[in-house]
Amino acid sequence: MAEHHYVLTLSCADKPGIVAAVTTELADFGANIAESDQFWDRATNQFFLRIAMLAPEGVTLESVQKALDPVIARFDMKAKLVDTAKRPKVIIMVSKFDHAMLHLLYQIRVGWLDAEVVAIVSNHPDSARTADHEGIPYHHWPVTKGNKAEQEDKVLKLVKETGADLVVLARYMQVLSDNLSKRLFGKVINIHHSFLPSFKGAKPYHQAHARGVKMIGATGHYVTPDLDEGPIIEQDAERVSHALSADDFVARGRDIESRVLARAVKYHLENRVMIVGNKTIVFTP
Ligand SMILES: Nc1nc2c(c(=O)[nH]1)N[C@@H](CN(C=O)c1ccc(C(=O)N[C@@H](CCC(=O)O)C(=O)O)cc1)CN2
Repeated sequence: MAEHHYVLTLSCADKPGIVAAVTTELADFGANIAESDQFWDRATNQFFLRIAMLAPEGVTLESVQKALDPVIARFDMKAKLVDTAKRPKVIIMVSKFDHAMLHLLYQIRVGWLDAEVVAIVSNHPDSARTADHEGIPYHHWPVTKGNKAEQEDKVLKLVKETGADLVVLARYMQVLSDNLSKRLFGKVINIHHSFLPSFKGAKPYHQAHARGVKMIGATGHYVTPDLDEGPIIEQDAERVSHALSADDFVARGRDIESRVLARAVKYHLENRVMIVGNKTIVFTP
């Protein structure tokens, strides 16, 4: 029997009975809870819940939504219910360095990341061959001060036309305008090649090397108008020593960036991330 895999995420003011009310409705459908994670933010008295469920054949997403609506109204919840059978669509944006993009494509090929890349956009021609090899439409849109708005309109149009759920900046080295980053807030994830908040900007490894750090890292975050300031989803770091050059940092950083971005994208696409102000709650597996 073909079960349905649905994921419910919700938040509301905390009070007794929230979980009981939700799970009672799910039990009435014979839905089996595969994963359940919750967080009570005592400082704000906000409650956050993620439930991944298996619903019997014939139990539609709409019927579960309809059954939950009274509970959502009773507790004044912000809630989202998704069917994981609907494969998310992703646009990858890249400049010259393609390591993080290639790792994403590999993780999709081996099934670790469930997504469909509907387009690759770049301000350089360098990744055209990769796109051709993968059978993915490639858009070479160079960006200058004079044509930035025009090129960004093309990105918005592409998101609309492809129905993309997510835009991934896989070392895309152009600052998105306030307009674009606001319009797509929560739908654009960037990999920054430092352990934020340290070393923001275009050349973080050289900044880190000049500072004499003993750890380097990478940060996956949602994009906001403020450069490298968006809500952080995932980070990782590795030890380095005085014996390494800035170029060694760049080389060591490629692996860190690639795994951090892939994890950040996976958590987002599996509805494990909830944005709260300028921070996130991430219900990792
Ligand atoms: N609105 C935002 N746009 C982008 C963000 C972001 O956080 N908010 N992150 C960047 C990625 N990035 C660091 O992770 C980054 C990219 C580019 C630059 C930069 O100074 N670029 C120069 C041009 C550089 C070039 O042409 O090679 C510039 O745009 O003037 C800094 C940080 C992606 N976009």
